[in-house]
Amino acid sequence: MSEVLSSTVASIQPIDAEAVAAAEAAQAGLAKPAGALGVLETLSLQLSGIAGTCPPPVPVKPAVGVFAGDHGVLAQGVTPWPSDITFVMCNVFQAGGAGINVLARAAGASVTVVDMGVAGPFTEGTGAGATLVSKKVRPGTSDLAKGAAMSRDEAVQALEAGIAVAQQLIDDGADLLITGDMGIGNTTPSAALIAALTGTPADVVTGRGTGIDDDTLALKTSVVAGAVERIAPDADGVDVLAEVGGFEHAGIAGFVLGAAARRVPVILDGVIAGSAALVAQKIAPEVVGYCIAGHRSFEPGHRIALEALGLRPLLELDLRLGEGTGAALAAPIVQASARVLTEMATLESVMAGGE
Ligand SMILES: Cc1cc2ncn([C@H]3O[C@H](COP(=O)(O)O)[C@@H](O)[C@H]3O)c2cc1C
Ligand SMILES: O=C(O)c1cccnc1
Repeated sequence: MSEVLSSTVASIQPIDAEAVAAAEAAQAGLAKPAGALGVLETLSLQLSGIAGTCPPPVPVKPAVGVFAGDHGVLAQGVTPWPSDITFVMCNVFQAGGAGINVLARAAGASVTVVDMGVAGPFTEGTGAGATLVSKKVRPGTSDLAKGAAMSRDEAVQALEAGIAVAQQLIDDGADLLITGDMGIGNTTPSAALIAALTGTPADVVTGRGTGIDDDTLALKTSVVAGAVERIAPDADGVDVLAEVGGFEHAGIAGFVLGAAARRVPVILDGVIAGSAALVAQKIAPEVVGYCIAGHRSFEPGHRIALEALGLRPLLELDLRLGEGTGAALAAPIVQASARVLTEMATLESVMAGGE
């Protein structure tokens, strides 16, 4: 493991148990029946533990990182879409017309698109909808049906790029990170990562992605099963990522590790983020304390990933777009949970006729 990755992993601490206990006590004293704000209460405990203080600061500057990459496994016919769409969508993100632009605007979040390995001629710059930055490792992974998707060095480079993006956004004032992805074909490596890291059969975790017929689903499932078979039982997180992952998965895993190292909460999007979070968990188990599952997508592997992470999704709306859309939708819920601890009157003051 190289220096940036190992020092980032070393600085990830468990969330602060004392701050969690203080938030639990504070919640118990608010002007409501115990537990009446449900998951908002548990979220506020988590935010307190992440910040190491109660009440936690209310996140005011959410930032979406959309990690983009292309996939050699398209040669197998696992998706009906051509890889050009990855590049085309990155330009749409920059112009502001994509699903994530709309939902990020609704959440007051900035959008940064990171080229991790897009095949097209990606250029850096800022548009009306997003800032594009290049961390290109290579213009697309190798075909994971035939061998490792990337080398171990490339996987580390991509993880470190994700860490750098998280650090830069936090240095620029972001206090709530949101994961996003763009990469035609990326539900195939996502399924493979989930199968490999949870020990679940390929046919349980492989789904229809952007929408494929039964024959293509059978082919995709066999590609996933074959790739997972190559993974040695003692493989570490970087090995698994290199064998069957994608450059955007690596970027997201690094982004999550980078957020945790700086004690900033990170909202995970759909199945791509779920599979990347499993990689991050394998590398640094405490990282999960900093993760919030924004939603559960329609893709079957996402349920398995969230169960293995022990995360309960905030929303379940049958979304299956990716880009960070479901995570951005959940950002106001995360902000609201911190506001409750900060702004709600106590039962004691209400009973005394105050506030
Ligand atoms: C126009 C378009 C916009 C998208 N935005 C996100 N995805 C999502 O779908 C792709 C994964 O599905 P599969 O593995 O089936 O190819 C990824 O690019 C993901 O980000 C899109 C897909 C399309 C076609
Ligand atoms: O779970 C997701 O976010 C997802 C599902 C299908 C295609 N793209 C993304």
